[in-house]
Amino acid sequence: MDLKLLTTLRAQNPIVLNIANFVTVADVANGLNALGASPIMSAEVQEADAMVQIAGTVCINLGTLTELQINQMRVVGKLANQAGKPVVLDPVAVGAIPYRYRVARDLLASLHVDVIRGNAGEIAALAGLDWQAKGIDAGAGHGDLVHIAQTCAQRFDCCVILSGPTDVITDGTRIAQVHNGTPLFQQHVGSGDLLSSLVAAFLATGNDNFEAAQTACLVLAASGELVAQQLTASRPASFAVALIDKLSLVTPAEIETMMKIE
Ligand SMILES: Nc1ncnc2c1ncn2[C@@H]1O[C@H](COP(=O)(O)OP(=O)(O)OP(=O)(O)O)[C@@H](O)[C@H]1O
Ligand SMILES: Cc1ncsc1CCO
Ligand SMILES: [Mg+2]
Repeated sequence: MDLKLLTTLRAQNPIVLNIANFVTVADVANGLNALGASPIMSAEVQEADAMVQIAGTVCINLGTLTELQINQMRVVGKLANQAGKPVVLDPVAVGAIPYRYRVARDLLASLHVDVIRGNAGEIAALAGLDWQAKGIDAGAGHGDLVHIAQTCAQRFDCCVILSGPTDVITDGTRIAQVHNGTPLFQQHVGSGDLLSSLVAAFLATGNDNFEAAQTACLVLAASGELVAQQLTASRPASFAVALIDKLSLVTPAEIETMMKIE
């Protein structure tokens, strides 16, 4: 974890290309912008080449996929691989919907993904391990989250973030856990989508993927925790608004005093 990456990111203002879902697209764009990145969303394969050229990194979110979009994801992912631009995959609901699982496996077979970010239900499915996922949510399962994340990372030769009350980050060998956060994240749909795109923003700093992924998890979880401490009414909508404000204000020094990372 390296909080200097937050300062680097803000100085760099990297363009993050998102194939987003239509539920949370505006939250993701505003969250990226608030943090200090420059979001761009695209749904058209004809512009894939130009988009990848201007982008620093790419985030592919399976949230509301269509056949047309899956083709765009494959083209954008391959172009990003060729150009050496890091790719993040958010495998929304692959633990609950077999079609999505097959799409994710096909994408992972045809392109290299640098970071997969999902909840326990999604990462367990990709790891080939048993879990009871529920729609877009992690659902109910039992298992060693570190083992699940590591199995997934080794299977796809990439970095994995298994998010939840504790975020587990691993490159298959190294392991970090971020204990910061607030249950309010779960009450606002799209917290995970935002995390995936913030990971892409941190990857643009050119740092080691494992370090960048950890730093992204810490910055979001700590920002949410700070907001939760200050809210008079702990409600999901006020949390979401205050979180975007906090992402624009939070400093490395502030996070350093409260980080719970191992
Ligand atoms: N109970 C909790 N306590 C603290 N932090 C949490 C909790 N649940 C989730 N988080 C945080 O919320 C963020 C999103 O993670 P989560 O696992 O909920 O994603 P997700 O299930 O993909 O969400 P969504 O589908 O709504 O986008 C992470 O930063 C994580 O640390
Ligand atoms: C609710 C929902 N449905 C598909 S994507 C999405 C947003 C969370 O990823
Ligand atoms: Mg999600």
